[in-house]
Amino acid sequence: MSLRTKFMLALLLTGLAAVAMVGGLAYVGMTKKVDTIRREQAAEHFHSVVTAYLQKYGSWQASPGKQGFDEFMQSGEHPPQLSDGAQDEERRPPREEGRGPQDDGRGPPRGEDGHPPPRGEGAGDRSPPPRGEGDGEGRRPPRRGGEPPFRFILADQDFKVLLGAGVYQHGEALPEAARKDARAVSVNGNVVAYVSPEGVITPSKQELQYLAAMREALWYGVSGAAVLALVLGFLLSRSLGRTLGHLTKAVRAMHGGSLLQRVPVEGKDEVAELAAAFNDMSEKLARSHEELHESHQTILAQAEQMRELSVRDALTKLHNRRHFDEQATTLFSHAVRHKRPLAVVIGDIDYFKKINDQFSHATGDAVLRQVGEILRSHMRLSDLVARYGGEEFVIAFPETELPQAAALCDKLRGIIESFPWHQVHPDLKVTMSMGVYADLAAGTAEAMLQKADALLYRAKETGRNRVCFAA
Ligand SMILES: Nc1nc2c(ncn2[C@@H]2O[C@H](COP(=O)(O)OP(=O)(O)OP(=O)(O)O)[C@@H](O)[C@H]2O)c(=O)[nH]1
Repeated sequence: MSLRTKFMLALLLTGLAAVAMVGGLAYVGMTKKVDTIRREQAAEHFHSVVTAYLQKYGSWQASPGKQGFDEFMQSGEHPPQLSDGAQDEERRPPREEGRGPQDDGRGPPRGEDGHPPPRGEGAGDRSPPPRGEGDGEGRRPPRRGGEPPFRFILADQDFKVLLGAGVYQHGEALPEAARKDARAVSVNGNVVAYVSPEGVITPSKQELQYLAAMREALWYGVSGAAVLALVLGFLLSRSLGRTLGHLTKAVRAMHGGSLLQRVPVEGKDEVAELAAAFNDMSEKLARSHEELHESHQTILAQAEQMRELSVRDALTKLHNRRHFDEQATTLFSHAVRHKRPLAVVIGDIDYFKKINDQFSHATGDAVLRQVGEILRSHMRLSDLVARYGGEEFVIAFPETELPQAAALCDKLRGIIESFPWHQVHPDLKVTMSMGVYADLAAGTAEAMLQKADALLYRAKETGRNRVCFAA
């Protein structure tokens, strides 16, 4: 599940839970409150009617009883009611046991449809069916088709039932449970009766309509909250998801090797802070990686330079003896394995000591550099040339038979001899003697070189400035 979906679901559930909790609590609280107010008002009214009635006669026993009470109720002699719907109901005369609900007392008992309802079937009558005399003098006739939601029991000062509200028989003792809620009716300071509510509070039709309207409003609230949560979730998750999407994409790109990434920084919240920090880190990481790479390259270059220096002769820039020995061994192995020709050469500048002595050591160095350059510039890439030490040079010609090697060496000898050395020094003359050997049967590159050295010796012995060779 994507982060966006989770976020929207979380908002949706939170919104629904909040509305359900607040709406539910409000619904239950209001229902209870309405019931309490109705009960209190009805109780207050019934109590005041009973008080007025008993004050008129002094006591129930002295009064005309239920009949008289009903008439008293109808006569309107009792104190005026406060002012609410329940009191309007109370002004209407009570109906007698078994008569069903009545209207305002001027017509016959009617049900909702205007016909007399059957016993115990009054519209909205959810109270227990009447079983004794009197149906509860506090029971109010229905208003617009509703049975009163509760009724009252009237008992004398000894809790003997006078009016049983259809629940208790006349004269029976009021149970302890009912006495608990009983309210005393006093006449001249003496308790002459008790009034006790009876039955479960049953909402009237109008109240049921109120409650239905509340439930409907609650559902509207829940639906509105759901839509709002979805819209908000969509909008918020879009902005949140966009930045996180950029970050995820950037991190993936970094994993792919592109360390320098930038994501848009929108707003000033934590996500924006995260994006800014990411940009900063990415930049630092890329920079340090770049620096690391550069220093790595520098180290590699230096290492290569050092390696190159270690295999090069400082004066002539040709390879040195160590490098030649290593490479010559490799070339020899390759030639043997592939049965390919290989020629090795040793060249030595003639009378070089004299050059040093006669023209200076610096001139000697210049001669060495120039001879090195002549040799290097006439080699193929596959050839190997090196300064072997002092005024000695060595060459390895892979893929070269003795005649070609000897001819090339003689050519080199001629080039050295004919070089305009007078440019270095007017009286300077330079020649080179060479020994060339090209028989792999010598066994090793070193052995071949020794053979070439012997031939060089012969060249020196036989007059110098010449090439001696042998297969
Ligand atoms: N200028 C200079 N001289 C060097 C260098 N290396 C060696 N030499 C000199 O080269 C000279 C070699 O002399 P020898 O070995 O007697 O050989 P040669 O004088 O060439 O005589 P032949 O080889 O018999 O012709 C020595 O005097 C070394 O000091 C160098 O790098 N620079």
